[in-house]
Amino acid sequence: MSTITTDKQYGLYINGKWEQTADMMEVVNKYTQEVAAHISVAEKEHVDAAVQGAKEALKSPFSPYARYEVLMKAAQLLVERRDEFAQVLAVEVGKPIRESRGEIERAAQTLVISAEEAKRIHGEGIPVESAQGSENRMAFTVRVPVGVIAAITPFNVPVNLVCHKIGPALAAGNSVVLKPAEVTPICALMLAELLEEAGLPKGRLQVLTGEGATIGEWLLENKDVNMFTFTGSPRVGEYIRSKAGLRKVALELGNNSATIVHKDANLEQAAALIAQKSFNNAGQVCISVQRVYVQEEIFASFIELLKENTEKLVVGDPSSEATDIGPMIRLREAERVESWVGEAVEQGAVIALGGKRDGALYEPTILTNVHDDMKVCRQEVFGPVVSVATYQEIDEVIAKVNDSDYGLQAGLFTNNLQFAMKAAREIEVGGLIVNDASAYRVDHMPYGGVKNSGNGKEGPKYAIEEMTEERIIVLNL
Ligand SMILES: NC(=O)c1ccc[n+]([C@@H]2O[C@H](COP(=O)([O-])OP(=O)(O)OC[C@H]3O[C@@H](n4cnc5c(N)ncnc54)[C@H](O)[C@@H]3O)[C@@H](O)[C@H]2O)c1
Ligand SMILES: O=C[C@H](O)CS(=O)(=O)O
Repeated sequence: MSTITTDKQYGLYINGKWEQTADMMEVVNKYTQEVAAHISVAEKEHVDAAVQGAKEALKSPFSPYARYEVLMKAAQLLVERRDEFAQVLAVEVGKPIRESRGEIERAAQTLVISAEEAKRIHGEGIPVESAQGSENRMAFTVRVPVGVIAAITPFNVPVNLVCHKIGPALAAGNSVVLKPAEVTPICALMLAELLEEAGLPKGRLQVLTGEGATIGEWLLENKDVNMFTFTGSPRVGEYIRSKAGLRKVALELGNNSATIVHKDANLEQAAALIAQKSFNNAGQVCISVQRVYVQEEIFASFIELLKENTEKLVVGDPSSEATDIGPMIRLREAERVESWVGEAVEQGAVIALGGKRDGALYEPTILTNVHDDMKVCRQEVFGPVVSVATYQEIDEVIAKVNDSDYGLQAGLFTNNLQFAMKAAREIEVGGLIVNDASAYRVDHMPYGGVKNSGNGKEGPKYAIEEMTEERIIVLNL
């Protein structure tokens, strides 16, 4: 099995073989900035070979029960190797080791849920006989795999989000060509090794590493790819949709998640959960709390509690058990966050806590006196910065939450059932989390956004619907 403690050279995974290229790319340790590994850089011929192999693999039978067995075995192997995978995450993402272990445990669950779903894919009876002239007919639907799925994944959750693509795709009987993020590709390659060991038939999974834009372009040009499933930035997502033509596209994109704290809420609970869920993975989580709206009369007490909870967070080496917040993915991302905070302060924002950068480490930062048109509110920060503003009326705060290009998830702390149900109807998001912050997800729930946050749902059951076609069979009896 792989290890990242030495500078290992990784190949591409094409048709069940590891193929190292002459051109290699560095993967760095995000905390020390030392080179941790080298990955192969795929050329067009590799992309075409991978797609061709994925297409060929569809011709060999892979029954639902066999898919179940492979995915269950892969989940078991992942649990056994949790610590090894977590150490790699701490190196290649800079994710704190405790949080990294949590991601591996969730990823194993995602594989288990996908395995279970492999046995439940079904169509339905359609009462065609109720149409005049069709009295002698019967009909039912079946769900068939879409074929070859290109899965393109982001840097921030590189094991679980890969499992959210390959788990359901394989469970539904497809082949997958995976292109993981170039800055965090190692765990994806380790997952391919693990799936091979679990008995995945040759060709069902191909892994291509290298530059996202070039590999993405070659995948888009290849008409044997039947579907694109993408998680990442709205800019790239929109590009993929514009080039995919009539093929299926599922997009899981960004957000500037809001969480409301109403005056009747449990303030201690709200402050503790918001402190935790604004800064996980240094804020590089798509549902990370970014905008907090607090009802005016409780603002002062809430800010004190939020500061108290946030001050306890330890920033530093992700391999240390004590660390809560590691480095951002790149120095330039930490510099961008620093400049957005600086710009907000020039526009009148106040730094209530944090606001300092040390290399790629950025302190957990709380801003007050913000307005909705500052970059830190309007755009996706994707860093450890939370902005807290006030509101008076329920209609006003719902309008503020909805005044966003995004709509992935939102949080609402209240004990007012009427408010909760009004928010459920009126807040424009894929998911509303009541009495928790926006960043709540378990892996079997439907998950996905509206507006610029994307379309299509993840969660294995829902992803399988996207990754299969419904076919109707009509019997003339
Ligand atoms: N909604 C969700 O479930 C979810 C989950 C995690 C991250 N995200 C979003 O992802 C973003 C951060 O991730 P990122 O920086 O890795 O995103 P990104 O869009 O820069 O990269 C994502 C993937 O796309 C590839 N890519 C880059 N250019 C491409 C192109 N032209 N064609 C095809 N592929 C291309 C990259 O190599 C990478 O594998 C944030 O916006 C975040 O909100 C969303
Ligand atoms: O970054 C966004 C992720 O989808 C959130 S989670 O890791 O799946 O909870």
